[in-house]
Amino acid sequence: MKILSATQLKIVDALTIERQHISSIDLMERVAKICAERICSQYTADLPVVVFCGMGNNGGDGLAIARLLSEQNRMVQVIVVRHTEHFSADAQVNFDRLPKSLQATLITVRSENDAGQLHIKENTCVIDAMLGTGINKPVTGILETVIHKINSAPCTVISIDVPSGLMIDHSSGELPDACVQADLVLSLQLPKLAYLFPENKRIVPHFECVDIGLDQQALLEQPSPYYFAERQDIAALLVPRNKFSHKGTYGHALLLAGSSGTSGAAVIAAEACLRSGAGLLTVHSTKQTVDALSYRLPEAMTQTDEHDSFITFCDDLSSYRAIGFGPGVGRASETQQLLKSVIQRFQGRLIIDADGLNILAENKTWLEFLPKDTILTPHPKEFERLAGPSDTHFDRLQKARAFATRYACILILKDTYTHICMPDGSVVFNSTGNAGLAKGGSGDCLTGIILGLLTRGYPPPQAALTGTFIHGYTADLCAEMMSQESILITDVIRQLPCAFKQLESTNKFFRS
Ligand SMILES: NC(=O)C1=CN([C@@H]2O[C@H](COP(=O)(O)OP(=O)(O)OC[C@H]3O[C@@H](n4cnc5c(N)ncnc54)[C@H](O)[C@@H]3O)[C@@H](O)[C@H]2O)[C@@H](O)CC1
Ligand SMILES: Nc1ncnc2c1ncn2[C@@H]1O[C@H](COP(=O)(O)OP(=O)(O)O)[C@@H](O)[C@H]1O
Ligand SMILES: [K+]
Repeated sequence: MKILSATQLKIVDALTIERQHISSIDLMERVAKICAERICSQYTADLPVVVFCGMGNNGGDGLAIARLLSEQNRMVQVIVVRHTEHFSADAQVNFDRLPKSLQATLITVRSENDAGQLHIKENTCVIDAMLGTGINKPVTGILETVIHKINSAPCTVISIDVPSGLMIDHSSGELPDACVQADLVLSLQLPKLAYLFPENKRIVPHFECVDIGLDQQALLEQPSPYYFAERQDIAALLVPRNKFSHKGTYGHALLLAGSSGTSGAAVIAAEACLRSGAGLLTVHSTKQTVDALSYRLPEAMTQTDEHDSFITFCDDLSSYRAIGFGPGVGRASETQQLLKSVIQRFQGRLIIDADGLNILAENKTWLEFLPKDTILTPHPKEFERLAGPSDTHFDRLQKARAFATRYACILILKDTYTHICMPDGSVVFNSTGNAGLAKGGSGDCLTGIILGLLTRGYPPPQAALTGTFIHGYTADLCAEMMSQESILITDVIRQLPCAFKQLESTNKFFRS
């Protein structure tokens, strides 16, 4: 699904009203109904709800939600924060529609003094509907005071569409002073760019996109470089194995990985590769790694390097469809020369990770010679070594986009919402994965999965998207069965078959 800006969302809103022949007040009612249902499904009826409403359409959503919740016999109180003189037209209609019972208990915050006197009781559910996508400057004044009150109250906070105070199209680099810290954000239709930046994790720890039925064609028409990967998009990329195939059909992978003390990285990447569809895998590594592999993964073929501690040379590359370079290789000068020679000699599909990236960072001129659509998988520190520091995550994202375009490569910038930056400047944010992956070896596993998919025949963009999604999806399957604390990357690899199976089940080509 696309990620659109506040301005674009306004346009889609207007086009939906025009094309669906629906009035804006009825669209607001639709939004409110969906949000009220979601709130009712999350919280039991005995939890009191306090709805903070602003003066714009976000406030209008809040006023309608309050009415609908009270119709469900929920204990509801409405607080209107008068940060402007007049309600928007639709908010005014919903204000007038408030039932008498809600009007009787309504609190209006008109001044700093009113705001200072607010008291939010323990164990309430606060619905934050003060500001949405219409925010046009940092929040000050009575809104700021109310926001501080909400943030310091021991209550649960659900923000409608946007945590009030947050600018959705870019990141500030630091937490905005006045911004609601939500427990859950019900994001209308689409995610917002700002939700995907780590610096906003306290403001948006969780968001859910609620489908409010905006016009699909209008959504398609809005140009955007940003996408959010959804399960059905990725499942549709999967290709079944051919009944009349043989191992040669699915290609031969070469993994250049491991050095003294880091054999595990090679073993992890190798196993993940073979569990992601490659027909054949050869691992070229040190003797110690080769010994470990022969024991752990008899399916892999091996070549032992002349050097005992690191890899230095690999003869013929012509029979490989894809090469993975980097997990645990170290940075010895001979290993650096090996990467140089791979870049010079190999014209197939290439993925470079870990120390491979650090070697590139020390030899930036080699970047110009990467085979087209080479996949690079840096974590933030590795990316900083490659492209320099960034002030904010938004800046880092723009740097990553420019990098992918300049070197015609696919840059997978690993993070909670991993950014997959394509050479054409587009970015897909991955939606899967959890903190159980925040452990050594997770990146090696990702490299192995993508290497397997490249070898299997997926074009690099598809391999990057599918591999990143499945890596996180498999970790999410593990997290359903075990604590994130205890997940080992070998657990993730063992669940890969189930993850593929689940994703295949929603792809029509696997069902026929
Ligand atoms: N996207 C959609 O299709 C839909 C959006 N709706 C709602 O409409 C919202 C957007 O509504 P609006 O455009 O009216 O915008 P908001 O409700 O976010 O607020 C706009 C008002 O706040 C004022 N304002 C902006 N920044 C301020 C600040 N820092 N301090 C004080 N006042 C400030 C503006 O001058 C304006 O009066 C969405 O977030 C969503 O909740 C739904 O009602 C209908 C469908
Ligand atoms: N909190 C998290 N949520 C989702 N994914 C995570 C989280 N922490 C780590 N990951 C994922 O785990 C992987 C870690 O990669 P990396 O740092 O290279 O690990 P290593 O070098 O130890 O193998 C990345 O794919 C990253 O996106
Ligand atoms: K809000």
